[in-house]
Amino acid sequence: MTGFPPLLVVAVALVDADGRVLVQQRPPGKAMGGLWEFPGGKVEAGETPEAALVRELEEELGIRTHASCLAPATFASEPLGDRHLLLLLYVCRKWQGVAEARHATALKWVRPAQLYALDMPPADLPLIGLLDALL
Ligand SMILES: Nc1nc2c([nH]c(=O)n2[C@H]2C[C@H](O)[C@@H](COP(=O)(O)OP(=O)(O)OP(=O)(O)O)O2)c(=O)[nH]1
Repeated sequence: MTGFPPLLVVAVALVDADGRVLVQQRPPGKAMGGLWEFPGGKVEAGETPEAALVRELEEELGIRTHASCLAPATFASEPLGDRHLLLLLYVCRKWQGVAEARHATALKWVRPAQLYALDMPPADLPLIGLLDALL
């Protein structure tokens, strides 16, 4: 059956002391290469969504945080190829370390209102308005 089981992906709006949000650019050659996305990735079998996000942040950015620092914000539900994507978006304001692009082509810190002008995956577009209002 199309869309089942859904592809469960967790992502996070890391918010710095100035209220800016971190986005990372997907490498060329990957699906949706060149688009800007929130850090995160697929939830693996046996993982909680929060544990997956803590793991992805360490792997992708070299920063450390804790499940208790991840506040659920909103989600997206979108077709993605032959799957159906459920993207859980968290907000995080507390972490240790300085984010560096270990997997992404580039990182940038942007004001929520600047997200509208970025090329982002289709699932992310409905998330921007909420972040803009929330942050
Ligand atoms: N991290 C992240 N992924 C997103 C966003 N929006 C969106 O559609 N996605 C999609 C892209 C991917 O299909 C999936 C995330 O999985 P992933 O980053 O672990 O996997 P990937 O496709 O980049 O690469 P791979 O690890 O499977 O090789 O969710 C977003 O804002 N952040």
